[in-house]
Amino acid sequence: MNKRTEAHQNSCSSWRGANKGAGYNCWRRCKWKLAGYPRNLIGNRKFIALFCAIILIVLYLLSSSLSVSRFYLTRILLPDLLENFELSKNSDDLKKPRLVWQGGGSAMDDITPDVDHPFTEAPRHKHSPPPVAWENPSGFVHHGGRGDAKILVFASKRKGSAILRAITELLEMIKFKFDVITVMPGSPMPVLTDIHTKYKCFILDDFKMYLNRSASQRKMIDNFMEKNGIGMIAFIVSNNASRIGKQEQLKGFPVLLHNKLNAKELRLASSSPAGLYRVLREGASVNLTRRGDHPLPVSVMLPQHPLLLPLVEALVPSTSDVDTYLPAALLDVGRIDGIRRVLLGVDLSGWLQKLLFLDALSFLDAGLSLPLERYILVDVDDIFVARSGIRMTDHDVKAMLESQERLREKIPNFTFNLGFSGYYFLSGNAAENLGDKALVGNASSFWWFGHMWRHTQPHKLATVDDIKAPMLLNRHFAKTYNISVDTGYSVAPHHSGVYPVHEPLYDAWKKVYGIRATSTEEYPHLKPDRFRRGFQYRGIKVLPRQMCGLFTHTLYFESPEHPGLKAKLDASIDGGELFQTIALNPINVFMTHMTNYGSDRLALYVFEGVVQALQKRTNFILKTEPAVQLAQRYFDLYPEEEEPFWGDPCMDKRHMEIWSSNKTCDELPDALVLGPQKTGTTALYTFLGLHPSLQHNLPSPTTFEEVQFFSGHNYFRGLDWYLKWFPTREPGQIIFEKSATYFDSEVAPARVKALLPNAKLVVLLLPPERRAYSWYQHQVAHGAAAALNHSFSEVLRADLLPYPPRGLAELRARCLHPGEYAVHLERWLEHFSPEQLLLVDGEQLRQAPVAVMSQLQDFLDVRPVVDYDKLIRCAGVDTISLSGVLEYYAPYNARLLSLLQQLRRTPPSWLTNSSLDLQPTN
Ligand SMILES: Nc1ncnc2c1ncn2[C@@H]1O[C@H](COP(=O)(O)OS(=O)(=O)O)[C@@H](OP(=O)(O)O)[C@H]1O
Repeated sequence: MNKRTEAHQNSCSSWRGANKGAGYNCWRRCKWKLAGYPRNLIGNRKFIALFCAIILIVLYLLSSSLSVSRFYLTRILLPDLLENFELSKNSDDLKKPRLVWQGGGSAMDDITPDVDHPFTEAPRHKHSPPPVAWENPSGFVHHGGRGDAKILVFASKRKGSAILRAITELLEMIKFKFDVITVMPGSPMPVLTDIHTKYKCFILDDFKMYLNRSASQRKMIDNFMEKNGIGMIAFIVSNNASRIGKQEQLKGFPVLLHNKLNAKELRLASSSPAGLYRVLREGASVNLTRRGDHPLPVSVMLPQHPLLLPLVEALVPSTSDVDTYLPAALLDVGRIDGIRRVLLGVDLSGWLQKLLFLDALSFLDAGLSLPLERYILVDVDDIFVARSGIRMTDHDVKAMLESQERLREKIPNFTFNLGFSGYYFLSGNAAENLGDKALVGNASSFWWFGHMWRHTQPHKLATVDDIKAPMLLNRHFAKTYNISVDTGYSVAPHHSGVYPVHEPLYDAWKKVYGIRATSTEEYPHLKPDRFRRGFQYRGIKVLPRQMCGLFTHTLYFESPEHPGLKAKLDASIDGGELFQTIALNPINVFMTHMTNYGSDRLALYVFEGVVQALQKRTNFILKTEPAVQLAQRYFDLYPEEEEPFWGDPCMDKRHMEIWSSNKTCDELPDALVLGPQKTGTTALYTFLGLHPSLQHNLPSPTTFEEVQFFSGHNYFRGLDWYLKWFPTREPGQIIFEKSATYFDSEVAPARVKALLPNAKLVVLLLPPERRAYSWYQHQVAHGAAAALNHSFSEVLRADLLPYPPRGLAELRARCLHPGEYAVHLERWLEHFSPEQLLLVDGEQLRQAPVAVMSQLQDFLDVRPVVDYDKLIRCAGVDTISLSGVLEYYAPYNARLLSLLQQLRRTPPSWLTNSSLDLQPTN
């Protein structure tokens, strides 16, 4: 293909705090209205509700020092009152006529905020780098998640808070895409517009930053949320705890807050209606002092409204020194003021809080729910490999089969997935050899996958044949012992060659075993594990693998090498790391080793234990599947992960070790000329190539001086393919690549960021109408039918045709689209800092190339500095006459000018100079 042709949400926002002295008056002034019901019914309901509310508030106030009364309120009175109201998670139900809570007067009129948290800042500009607190260091996942963001997180501190970090990390873990707005004290609330209607949920890291808004701002937010059906999750969390909590009436919201209390236990509210929780199982609780953990600081929220449902209760000390269960999380189903809210007085540190957060998302919008199914596949690697003394005996095999049967009662068809290296068969002691025989004798009771014959790391073998040979031996072994290895799945020792990709491994796998799925912990990096994901390459689906806390050397519950291992495993199983891994990942592939099934049989203890804990505390439906089906399920769930991202193996020590002994990243380019097409990029490539210290990529027989890796199908040829385009780097040399297709590519910026995060990027900005015409002429010269059959102005007007021919529409798009400079620049700036980007005036390149080359040498910091006056000569400048396209580009150019001003860059002369020679064209 020719290089030039590749395509490229009426709220009661004003209720006054009872504890400020004017509370009773306020309640008298509050009006209740049952929107949409007949008037007489409204009257009765209104009377009952008002009466109940007054009784409630009086009792609450009297009970401020009597925790027992509060207990009765939350545990007995509130639920009884609530029986009058149907509660449903069905979103249609939530739209039914509802109580509208209206306050009299303005909260802001006579109450001074006790905490100064006004909103202030406009939404973060799309291209400004995110605060470090939630920045993804890998560069692979931009704010995680699938599709367009449905969640908007409001951050109350510019640098982020601990709770903000916990929120964003959890969203990243469950792969929900989100945006963040920082809302600082002192400036107005960002204006919510149509673009915010895409959100289903607003998450506030500090509820008070919303409560302390002025009445008008809060009304604006409330109206927007109600109108657009947006729910709210809001945190009121203390950083530290004390025995005596601080009591506070929340401003404009019917909750009496007791802050900073030490909780000894969290449990799901016993008063909650049945079926309220989705993930959490009714009765779930967590004892926070059992293992000597620090007590958890919580905010107790005493609801002063019958329609605020306690979700979670915390066991906290009361003034009378009697520990009491009080609500630390509330659900507002939207029948108070039309806005659905979950208020959390707990952080996100433990399993119960995390799962409550999942349930909160589901309460607010069914589309924000993870599936309830949890798939678990347990690989048992290194079958036969372990040294004598720590292998499985025949008793261990029997125990494994029995454990498998018990697990099957909870996970239908649960089957251990065994990976073997036949070379080591019968290499143990007498009891262990009986174990080997028991394994092959029960082969049909397990799933199997072929490993390397002698557990060799494939990346140490240079060719496909080198890798095939040992694989074939293993396959032959499997045939001899009637082991079915046609499962289409395998793993590589130490993840070798899977990622970064060792091409011969993928070839050999396909040829010997017909591999269609594998798994690794290393993509894109081992840590942080919440960013682990899958990818597909050359027909093989690579699943992310999770960790279970067992390694080849963890053999006993207690040993000098691993003191306290049993306690650690118990913690992990009982709500800790392993429990949470499964709770937050719908599809789990765990790697264990043969040694974990011998000795103290830790693997059996761990998996039976975690399954039991999950069943006790959650409503998850536990399942299993063979790896290939699981891989299909994974990419059905996360289709956006199919395309790989290639990172620089040399930026990760682990990747260096499992990539390839004879490969280097030295040749990866330092700079890229991005385009766009027809702006003089070839001339610039040539000029740069004249410099003794600048080395460009090798030419291509098909795309000439361009590699076109990041923008198109070449990307799927892999990193090795890309590296072949670069000569060996001489000392002091700077290597650059030029592909004019990169600039307007939607995918290129993220891909370049993953592989070349520090690259310097050069963009040529020619008047866009000139670029468009040049592209048209180029297509004429190449005999493109649409260009030959239509004049330039006909091409430009093609959008006016009712049914423009495909070729014509495509030509128009390729003429016009790349010249929408601001759009494309903004995309690059989402991934790269402005300092990495040089914007060259394309007109200046034509008229004063020497000056441009000085600018480039400076930007690239290349030595020696060459006097290009001696190397190139300006051969005269052509002028062309265009105006038909000016109108089209006017808004884009205005956006570009504004962007350049924000970046404090001098705009190209053509952008500010209206005296260009522009005449009407045909
Ligand atoms: N020295 C110098 N400085 C600036 N511009 C120059 C220079 N030399 C050539 N050109 C003009 O660049 C146009 C081709 O641009 P590209 O090389 O980017 O085209 S491509 O995308 O690589 O096909 C092409 O424009 P058109 O003549 O309008 O086609 C070239 O004339």
